[in-house]
Amino acid sequence: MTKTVKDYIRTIVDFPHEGILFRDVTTLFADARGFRMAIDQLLHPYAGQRIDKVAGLEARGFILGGAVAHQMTTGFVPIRKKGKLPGATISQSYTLEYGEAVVEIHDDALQPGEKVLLVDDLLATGGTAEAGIRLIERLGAQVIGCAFVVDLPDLGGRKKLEAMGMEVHALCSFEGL
Ligand SMILES: O=P(O)(O)OC[C@H]1O[C@H](OP(=O)(O)OP(=O)(O)O)[C@H](O)[C@@H]1O
Ligand SMILES: Nc1ncnc2[nH]cnc12
Repeated sequence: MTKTVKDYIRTIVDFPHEGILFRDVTTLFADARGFRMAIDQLLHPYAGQRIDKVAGLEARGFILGGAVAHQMTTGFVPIRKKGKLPGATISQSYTLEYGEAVVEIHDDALQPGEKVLLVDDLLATGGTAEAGIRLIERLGAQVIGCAFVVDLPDLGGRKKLEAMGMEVHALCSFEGL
């Protein structure tokens, strides 16, 4: 039977903490057919739409977003963890399971009115994606969609992003944490 994107994703039990089923996309990325299928499916809903830039969330969103941007012939903009970008940045904090984290974008990475596709490997609580959306919007650009390989619907990220008016596209989902 033909393998789907989901079939290429490996689950690691108890990583990084006991009780977590870690959905590992490195096995998808490592397979030529699987990786191409994932990139093709990520950009499929946006065919014919104007997209000026793809923004990727550190770290696995860089691998996917770079390939999507290349295929769409757009620029790529990284959204990084605090302290990694060399130029002038704006910052956005977000809530993690324990405590807070901060992501940043270069303050000249997007122009007002540009249409941006946000890409990451996985949507869990939606905290990381929400912070990315806020950064893009604070630069005056518009998020036209949020594309993920994996959705973990029980963690509520899709509901959170849809409540913000976002269009969410995920290639597969896993029940549970
Ligand atoms: O929806 P959320 O609850 O915010 O979780 C999703 C985020 O968590 C993972 O990244 P992680 O923070 O582990 O960073 P990494 O990619 O740098 O390892 C994943 O790649 C997403 O970016
Ligand atoms: N279960 C999970 N697998 C992989 N990345 C994650 N990020 C948050 N939850 C995750």
